[in-house]
Amino acid sequence: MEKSPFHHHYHHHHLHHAQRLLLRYPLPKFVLLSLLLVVALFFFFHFSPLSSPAPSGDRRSLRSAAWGGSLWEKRVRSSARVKAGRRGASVLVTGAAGFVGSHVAAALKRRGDGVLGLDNFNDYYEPSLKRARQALLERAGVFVVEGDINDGALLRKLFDVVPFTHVLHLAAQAGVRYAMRNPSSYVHSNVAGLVSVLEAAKSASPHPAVVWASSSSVYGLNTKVPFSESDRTDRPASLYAATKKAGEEIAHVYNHIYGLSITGLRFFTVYGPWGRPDMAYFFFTRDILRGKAISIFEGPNHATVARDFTYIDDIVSGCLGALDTAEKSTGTGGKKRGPAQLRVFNLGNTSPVPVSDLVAILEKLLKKKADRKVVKMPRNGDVQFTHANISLAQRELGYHPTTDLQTGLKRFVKWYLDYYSSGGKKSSYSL
Ligand SMILES: O=C(O)[C@H]1O[C@H](OP(=O)(O)OP(=O)(O)OC[C@H]2O[C@@H](n3ccc(=O)[nH]c3=O)[C@H](O)[C@@H]2O)[C@H](O)[C@@H](O)[C@@H]1O
Repeated sequence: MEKSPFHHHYHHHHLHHAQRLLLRYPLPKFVLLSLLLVVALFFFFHFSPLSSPAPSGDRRSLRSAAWGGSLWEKRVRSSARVKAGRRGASVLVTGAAGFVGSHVAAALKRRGDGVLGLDNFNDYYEPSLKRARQALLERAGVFVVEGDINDGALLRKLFDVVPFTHVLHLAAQAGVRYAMRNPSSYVHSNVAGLVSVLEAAKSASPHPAVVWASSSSVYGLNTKVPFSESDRTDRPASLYAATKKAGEEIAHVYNHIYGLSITGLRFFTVYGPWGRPDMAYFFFTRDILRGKAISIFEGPNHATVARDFTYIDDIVSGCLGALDTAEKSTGTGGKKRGPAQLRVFNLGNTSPVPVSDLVAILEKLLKKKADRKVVKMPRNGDVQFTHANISLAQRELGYHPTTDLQTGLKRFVKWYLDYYSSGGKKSSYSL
């Protein structure tokens, strides 16, 4: 609606009237003072680290945690300290209470590196499992700070307290099919969160080298197998895959502008003890034991759906290889000093297994028949098969996966029975 000249005039007139009133009757002193107090209180609560800002759009991350203080800083420092007499790395591991994060954090600590964990403990899957992993890490001397990667103030603080040599960025919204139900959580964690981590890394002095988790899903609808790093990745089949692909482009930008050394790892369906309950091998196990039907997807014309399942210990060795071969970032404090390393690697197993074979192995290990329902693969993000060419990682990272699905699932089932027989609280299995 257009404003009439009359309308404008009316407003103008009122403003003058108010100003005149204010001049004639100044506000009493106590009103002014209480106004000031309200403003001061607002600023205090809004910007105080005690109420870390709620990240937008994701209700699951709204819980805030207190951080800061000299005791807290002491814990951070001591967790990130390299073992005496060793020339190791000091690594910030995001997603440290997650499946891959907890395993790599434990492995780094075992060999004497300094490790600090960060995790927001969201409830995408049972937080008690994340707490159990955290408890194991704490026992091993790894402090996991509770906070969100989108909390820039927290990240700045961590880099202020510790001059991390590396960031292993594994915090993400995982899962291919869930992206249709909660799309914004993928943008929040995998795009905004990644940018937040890279911003913190490029503002730190010196810049750390960054290794982060991309995904086999970036190969999308490709049909040429095995998948090589040089293959096209512009046909994602899920929003999850699209956010991981976006991450790879974002990595290019930060490498180009700031000289950050960045390595992306395309994980292929990682499984094993302490795994993720949202993944098929995990909930198939649960459902078989409970006598609940499981859906086994098949492609058009009854084509098999297969995955290049990769065992967690092999992935851990790939992550360590990536960290150990990562060159230093060239810049410092946001300034580039020269070109820096930018890499991407497949971390797979190179032997795809049909989902129906996965179920057969589980049936044998659990000594129980599954109630199988074969269903057409819904068009909700899944691709028909994955198969990694790992020659690049073999050559550059010394990556040699050694665990076949049978062996890996045996260890998973052992852990599963042990963990859930204790009511899902503890397990004699270490990370
Ligand atoms: O490789 C990766 O990068 C991705 O691997 C997995 O994704 P996905 O391979 O789909 O793993 P699952 O969800 O465990 O599915 C495994 C297989 O079981 C099939 N499936 C899944 C669910 C189901 O009910 N029935 C079924 O047959 C899927 O189609 C798939 O072939 C992870 O969940 C992703 O987070 C990860 O990024």
